[in-house]
Amino acid sequence: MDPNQNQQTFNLNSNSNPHQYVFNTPRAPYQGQPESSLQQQQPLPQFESFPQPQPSTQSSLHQTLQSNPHDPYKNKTIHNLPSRDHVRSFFSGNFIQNIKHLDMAPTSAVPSQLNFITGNKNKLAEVQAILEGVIELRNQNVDLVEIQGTVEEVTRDKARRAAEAIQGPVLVEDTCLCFKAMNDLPGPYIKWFMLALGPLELHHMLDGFDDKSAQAVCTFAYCEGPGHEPVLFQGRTDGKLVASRGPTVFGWDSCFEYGGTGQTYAEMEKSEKNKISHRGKALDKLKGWLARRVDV
Ligand SMILES: O=c1nc[nH]c2c1ncn2[C@H]1C[C@H](O)[C@@H](COP(=O)(O)OP(=O)(O)OP(=O)(O)O)O1
Ligand SMILES: [Mg+2]
Repeated sequence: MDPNQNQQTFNLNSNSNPHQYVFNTPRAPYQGQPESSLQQQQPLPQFESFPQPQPSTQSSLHQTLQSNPHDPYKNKTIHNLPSRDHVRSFFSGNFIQNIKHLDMAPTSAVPSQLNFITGNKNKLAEVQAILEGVIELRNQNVDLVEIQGTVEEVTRDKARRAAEAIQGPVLVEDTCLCFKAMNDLPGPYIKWFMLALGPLELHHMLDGFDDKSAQAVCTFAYCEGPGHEPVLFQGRTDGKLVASRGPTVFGWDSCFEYGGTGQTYAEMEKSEKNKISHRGKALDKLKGWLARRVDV
């Protein structure tokens, strides 16, 4: 195993504590990164050190992110955003058809232990809680490049890179936040807006728009190994972008008001969020698929 890679094993059949990741709430105005690397075992020092957002061009923001020594994404590349027409075509009906088309059996059974490749400990905790008892999940934090494209393309590419990196079967996930008033942007690029604005300022993105509707989209990809076509599973949850309410522990949870209850994700119990969330819905599909294929 690569000694530079951090590996942690979580036996989901044991009584593992889904609340083992405890974070300090960043001070206002936002001074932290939205997510920290799993390689950090201690409370998050980088919450103190991420530079204040400046009025900046995309390229100077990029430079700021690249030069932050604590930024887990600093080796990744930001490309120019796609055109509006290009974005519309990403989220057209073909998108779902492609996903259905891709949901076909891999050539061999899924192993009973699965490598979930993510650098986001909050994602990991949710996936761990939702898949408990279904499959034993291992986590590796591999610094994967994320390409520009549709969520489908980004997730599929992420899965291929992860399978190459660990030379074996992998599960990856990509999360989007889509604003109707912006024709579904920022979508897969939400991470960069979170880095620039933080949860306390994110809602200003829709200042000047009457329509605050937002959709959270989660896409998992399972890839059997290098050279294999990833299989995708997607969940979507409708809501609204609102001024932050509740703990600012996980990404934009405090800015996303779930349409069903009027609460932000951050105001909901974790177990309640997982029942209705974009991630919960995607994992329901993955669970059904795994149940038929897990190698016992
Ligand atoms: O349920 C969620 N509730 C609130 N915020 C969330 C959620 N899920 C992801 N997020 C944030 C994290 C990141 O700012 C962006 C997705 O970016 P995304 O590339 O998928 O995640 P990431 O880079 O943190 O981890 P990974 O190593 O799995 O790619 O939205
Ligand atoms: Mg990512």
